[in-house]
Amino acid sequence: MLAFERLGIRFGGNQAVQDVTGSLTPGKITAIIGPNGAGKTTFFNMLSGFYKPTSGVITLSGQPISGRPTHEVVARGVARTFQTTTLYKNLSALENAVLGHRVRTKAGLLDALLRSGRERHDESESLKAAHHALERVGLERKAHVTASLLSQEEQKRVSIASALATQPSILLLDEPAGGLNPEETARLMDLIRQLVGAGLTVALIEHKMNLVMGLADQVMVLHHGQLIAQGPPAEVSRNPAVITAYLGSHGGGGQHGQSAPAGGASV
Ligand SMILES: Nc1ncnc2c1ncn2[C@@H]1O[C@H](COP(=O)(O)OP(=O)(O)OP(=O)(O)O)[C@@H](O)[C@H]1O
Repeated sequence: MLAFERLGIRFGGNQAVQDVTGSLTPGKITAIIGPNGAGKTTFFNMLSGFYKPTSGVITLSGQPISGRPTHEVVARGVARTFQTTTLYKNLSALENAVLGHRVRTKAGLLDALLRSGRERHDESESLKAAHHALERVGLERKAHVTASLLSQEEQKRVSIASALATQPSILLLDEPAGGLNPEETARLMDLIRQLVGAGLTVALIEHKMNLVMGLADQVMVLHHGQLIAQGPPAEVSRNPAVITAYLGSHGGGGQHGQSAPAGGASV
């Protein structure tokens, strides 16, 4: 289980995340929501080893991992995707997934591209993991298609495959449905449900509250870097602090034009 206690990070005078305590329930979907600038991506950056927390502790199965380098966090089973799709557009879906495996697990991209002796040795392992990951996201048939020729939804699936190629037990998805239309979003959510059904633990950052309502088992709400609510989606959306945070941030219009869930916050 991935847990965090009083987790925080400060950039100069800006306390971007402060005192966040909680955990990701194994085999469940946790959604992290909050107004723009609330600290969601920064929180993910700490969980995945991209940022070193300035306070608090992160543990994985009871072992502290706070501040460990990304490849070490990945090796322990935590992988992530990014808010903007970070694919190599001229490479195939398969090559992207292979790179996803190598870049996340080894010293870095340069190592992967220079194909050092160790890299060559690991090549077949990476390829196997990449094929399997593409299969899991339903893209095995398009393994050799150049990423730029894939639809937006397929590119999102490749990003997920790149993370899955590292064989994680915990997957962190930063706005997985960003830029997708409702049909594509629904299919991507089905994929996430399938992955969780197969045993994966997922945490995702999402702006579309209606999507979170139908998908997440647990919701964490960040506001000005602090955790102002957590619990089941229906409960969180009725929380007065959550409603106030969103109304204050968006003049009552809702995040990204999303309408309010029945009886709940306009988030
Ligand atoms: N590397 C950094 N250096 C300085 N400040 C940073 C850095 N990374 C994040 N921040 C600050 O942390 C705060 C939270 O930003 P973050 O991107 O995590 O919010 P968010 O909730 O993900 O926002 P959005 O919904 O717009 O993506 C912001 O004030 C941001 O400027």
